[in-house]
Amino acid sequence: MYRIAYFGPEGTFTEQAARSLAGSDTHAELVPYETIAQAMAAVRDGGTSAACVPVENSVEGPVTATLDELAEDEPLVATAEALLPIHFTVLAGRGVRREDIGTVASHPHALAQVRHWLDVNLPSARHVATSSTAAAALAVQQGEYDAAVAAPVAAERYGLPGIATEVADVEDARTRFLLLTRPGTLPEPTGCDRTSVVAAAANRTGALSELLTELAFRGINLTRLDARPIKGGFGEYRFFIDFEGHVAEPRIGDALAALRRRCAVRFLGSHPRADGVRASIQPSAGNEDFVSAADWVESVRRGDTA
Ligand SMILES: O=C(O)C(=O)Cc1ccccc1
Repeated sequence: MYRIAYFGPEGTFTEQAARSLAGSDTHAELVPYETIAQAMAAVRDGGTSAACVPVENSVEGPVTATLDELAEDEPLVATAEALLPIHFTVLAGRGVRREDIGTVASHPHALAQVRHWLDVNLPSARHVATSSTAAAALAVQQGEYDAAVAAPVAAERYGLPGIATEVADVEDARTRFLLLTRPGTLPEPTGCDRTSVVAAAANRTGALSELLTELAFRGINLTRLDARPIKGGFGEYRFFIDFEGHVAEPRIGDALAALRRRCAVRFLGSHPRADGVRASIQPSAGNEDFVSAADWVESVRRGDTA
């Protein structure tokens, strides 16, 4: 049985992402965990084979709990990703009239994505942050809060009436989720891949730009850059860098080696992009260019050519 931990409880968007990533694997068992850290710990301690967690959304940006957990403890790598369109259902407690709603609960990223709707439709309700959208639905079911902003599936899962559906301030909001495993066999390159690293750039002028220049210099397109403070090191940051390409490619391997020469780098995975965007390769920066250039250097070293 292939067990996949996911950021729960049941009824979260992450559960939906885990189901889509598990696909037709009927042997996959999905196991909910209350926090992102617990879901990732389940993989690290061998309780599950993988974990599905949210990593960024198009409105609020990075899910910082995921980034911070990826940088700490035993390494985990992303082997797949899912990209879900996100719209919410506003659930009310049984018997709670709309005009009596005094509290509305949800994950902070959810509250942020419906802030305008809440201001217009539930202007006097107090917003309460919960660990996840489904945790908010559970709390409403238990009578702790009057309403929750949740995933559409939570209405049926928690038996709560929806007072509004298809709620989203930004029409095409999307959230990206990762399937994380312990380091092992990499997915095959597809030409439409993403590689992720976290780098502890030196705390000096130009350190980050030098890392980014190593990528730009090789014609490698960034897809994400986030800075996260290093706990305890005030003013010191880790940089989460995603870019097009797969570590198996000579051009990407060359770039990763260059980053690694400059600072401590943790590889966070190479995997197919859910959006299917093909890597844009600059002239003279293709894999065959790196291979033929390396071949030429070897022939010079053998004295075969100059
Ligand atoms: O809380 C959930 O349902 C999650 O899976 C995290 C989340 C929260 C808000 C938008 C997308 C994902």
